[in-house]
Amino acid sequence: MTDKTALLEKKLSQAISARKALEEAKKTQVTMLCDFASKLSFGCRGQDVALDNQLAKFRSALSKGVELEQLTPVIENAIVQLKQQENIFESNERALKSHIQGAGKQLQKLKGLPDDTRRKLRHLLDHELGNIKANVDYVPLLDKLLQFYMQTLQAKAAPQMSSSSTNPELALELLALTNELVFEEDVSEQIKQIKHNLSSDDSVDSLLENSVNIIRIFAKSIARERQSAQGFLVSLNQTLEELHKSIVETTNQSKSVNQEVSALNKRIEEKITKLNVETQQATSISELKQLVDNELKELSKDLIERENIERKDKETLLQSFDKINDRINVLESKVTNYKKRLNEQKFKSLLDGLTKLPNRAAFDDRYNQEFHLFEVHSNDVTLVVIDVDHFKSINDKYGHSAGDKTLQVIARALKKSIRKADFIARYGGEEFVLLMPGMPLSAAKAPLEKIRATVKAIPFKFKETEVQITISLGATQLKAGDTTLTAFDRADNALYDAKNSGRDRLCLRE
Ligand SMILES: Nc1nc2c(ncn2[C@@H]2O[C@H](COP(=O)(O)OP(=O)(O)OP(=O)(O)O)[C@@H](O)[C@H]2O)c(=O)[nH]1
Repeated sequence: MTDKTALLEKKLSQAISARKALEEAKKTQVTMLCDFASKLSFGCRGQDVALDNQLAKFRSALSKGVELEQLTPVIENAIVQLKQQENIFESNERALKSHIQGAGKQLQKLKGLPDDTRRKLRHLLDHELGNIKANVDYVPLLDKLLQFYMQTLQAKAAPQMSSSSTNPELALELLALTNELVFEEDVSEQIKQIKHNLSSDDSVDSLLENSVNIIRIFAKSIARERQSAQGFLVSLNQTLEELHKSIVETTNQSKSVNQEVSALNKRIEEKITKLNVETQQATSISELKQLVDNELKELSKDLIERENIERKDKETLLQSFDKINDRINVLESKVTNYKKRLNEQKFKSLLDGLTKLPNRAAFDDRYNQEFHLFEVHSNDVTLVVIDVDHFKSINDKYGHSAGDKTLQVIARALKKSIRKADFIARYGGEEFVLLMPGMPLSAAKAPLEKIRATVKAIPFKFKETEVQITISLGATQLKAGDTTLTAFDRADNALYDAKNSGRDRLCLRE
């Protein structure tokens, strides 16, 4: 009997440690899943507002340490959201197709177009644009480009036009449109060349040539962008669906195993109670021995069965977690790559990371372009250098992050205060530059004073202290004989005047 009891004890302790190991494995896998899910939801931020909200719920559910079962509805909603995203993509495609068809019909109606031009446009509409699938943001821009092209064609087809006729308004319009577009870095040289052509040659022929080239480059980058965004969403969707399935399977399986185990536990308990009652009633040692022997054999069988059930449960669980693991690894690297690409895109679009204004490189590009236009057309262009006063003391007194926040708020205020035609950039540190095409210096004074007053009126509050922040501005106008450097130096000297005469003011240099 001692041997039997020892065996029983051993089986019991084995069963307990198997259960513990199983629970540990489950816990580790759930933690890993939660960790991945929050990374994933951060990775997808910014794709779409509704999807963002869904994933934020997912993150919050995970951070509260919920059971797998409770995640199911959250994942289901995220899947619905992703499906809607795909539907949006599809409806964008339909919209773009109908715009292209519209342009095709317009082309048929257009009379007096040279054959070669007509062929070129047909090819663009049927082949180059026919195959692209656009993202929602690009449809209006592409549409504008198409309309522009049709407008230029109409101008060309007009009976009084000769091949050397010029149209400066259309050239400026196309240049402004091109400035709105973001291109991949590998085509930046081509785009630079096109912008250069547009600012120096406004013949209708050159306009047609340049607009076709822009549409081609733009169409290619949309196709690339969309392929990668759509691919990412589809694979995210698939993986979420697979995760969902695995979680439901795992949860269902755990439920049925739990039911089996508790039925077995109940049987074991009943047997022990029965054994207890019977041993009380036994009248002889041999009867007692026989009783205990028989019951122990039964109990032992039950325990072995329980151990088997739990071992099988553990194996199945581990297998399904392995499956989830593999999917997670693949997707994690996809999310990382996608984020990297988006960041690169941001870099390529020449935006300043902190203020989201164009950065210095973007300014240089635009400044050169405006300068070139000025040389050709002698139009009025005002150049302004803006600097935050005593900015160092904000960092020193309230910390660097208060300084960062200040720059963001000022950048937003500046952006809101300027005209659509103006161009503002963060030049570096606490310095901004503003280009105002079509604006003589004398007329710029009033709007610049207004900008100064707007920034001064922003109610900054740091560490419970209200702080007034001011800016100094130096402005000049491009003039004949200038180089980009001499004009910039003049604006900088005007800023120096403003700083030296007490700050919080605008100084002009003719
Ligand atoms: N928080 C923060 N500080 C920056 C950033 N870029 C530059 N700065 C700080 O801006 C400060 C500029 O200081 P200064 O050039 O001495 O000029 P100022 O204190 O603004 O004084 P005045 O221009 O003479 O009115 C420096 O302390 C820089 O460290 C940034 O991105 N974030």
